[in-house]
Amino acid sequence: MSLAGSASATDGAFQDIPVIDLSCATSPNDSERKALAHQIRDACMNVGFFYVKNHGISPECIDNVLNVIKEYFGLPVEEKMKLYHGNVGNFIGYSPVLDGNAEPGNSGDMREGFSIVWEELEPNVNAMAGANTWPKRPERFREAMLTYYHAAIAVGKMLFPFFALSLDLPEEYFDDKTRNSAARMNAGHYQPQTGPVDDPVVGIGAHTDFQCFTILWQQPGIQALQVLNSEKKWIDATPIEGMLVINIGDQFARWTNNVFKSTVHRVVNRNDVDRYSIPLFFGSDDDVIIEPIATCVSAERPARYEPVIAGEYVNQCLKTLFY
Ligand SMILES: O=C(O)CCC(=O)C(=O)O
Ligand SMILES: [Fe+2]
Repeated sequence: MSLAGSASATDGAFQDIPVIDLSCATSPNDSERKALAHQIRDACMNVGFFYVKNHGISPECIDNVLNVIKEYFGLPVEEKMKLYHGNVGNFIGYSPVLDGNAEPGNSGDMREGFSIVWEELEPNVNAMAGANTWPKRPERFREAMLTYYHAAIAVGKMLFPFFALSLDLPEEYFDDKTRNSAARMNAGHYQPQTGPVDDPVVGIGAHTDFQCFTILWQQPGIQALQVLNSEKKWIDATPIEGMLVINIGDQFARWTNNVFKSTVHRVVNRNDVDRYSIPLFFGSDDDVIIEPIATCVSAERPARYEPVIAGEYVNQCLKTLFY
């Protein structure tokens, strides 16, 4: 069946989130790579979320970033507000609790975050100055954040060829569209929250992500992320030690004419402990025009989206989130 045809046959009534093993992602064996692409296609068409194991990010890298973000978010709010993203610009820097509001009608997200974009770890005199801004403490914040950032970028770069294969496209299809890695990382801290789940203030209200896909590290042992299936049932995306969560975002939904699902999710930290997570939103280069690709369009499944310029689209979405 064509991609467009099989996409129309999916019902999205998933009850759990699949686990995909990336250990053969670097295999030279074509049939192993195709088998992996098939698993990814199924997950993207039916759920829009999957866990990955054997992703290559070391536990040490994760421990280091977790330690610095815990310390950073523990600083007084006045100190953190010195790098408020509204003053820094370009949605980079600190966002306090209730600053963002992902779900229209809610009163704000019970979450604080710190956002960065691409920057080389070793400053290069020839490179353009990074747009990022860094707090004075903790001392190793920049190093640990950027080390994790680049490790997660490597996971994203590893995944793009499999997304292409799973869309019946050549493996290198996305290469010239993702040269500059328009990838934004947002370390987040959620305070413990008690009370009814449908309070107008939750960790992050129901939303979809904007970019192609998100690579999410979430703190083990704390259930808070939930994913909405087509029966309007919230399915827990329980953290699994050693694994990352990958979810499809709106850029990919547009590009694939909804063959890949950008699935609604939310975070509710109804636990008596603080929770930390690190999503990295991986988009295409800013100047890429995103419009439904031919393998995802058919007579029965005409294009559902107008073309958009990737960078402008993401910027518009970020404005809606914060203002
Ligand atoms: O913290 C999480 O688990 C998910 C965060 C999220 O959905 C987002 O930042 O878009
Ligand atoms: Fe999200």
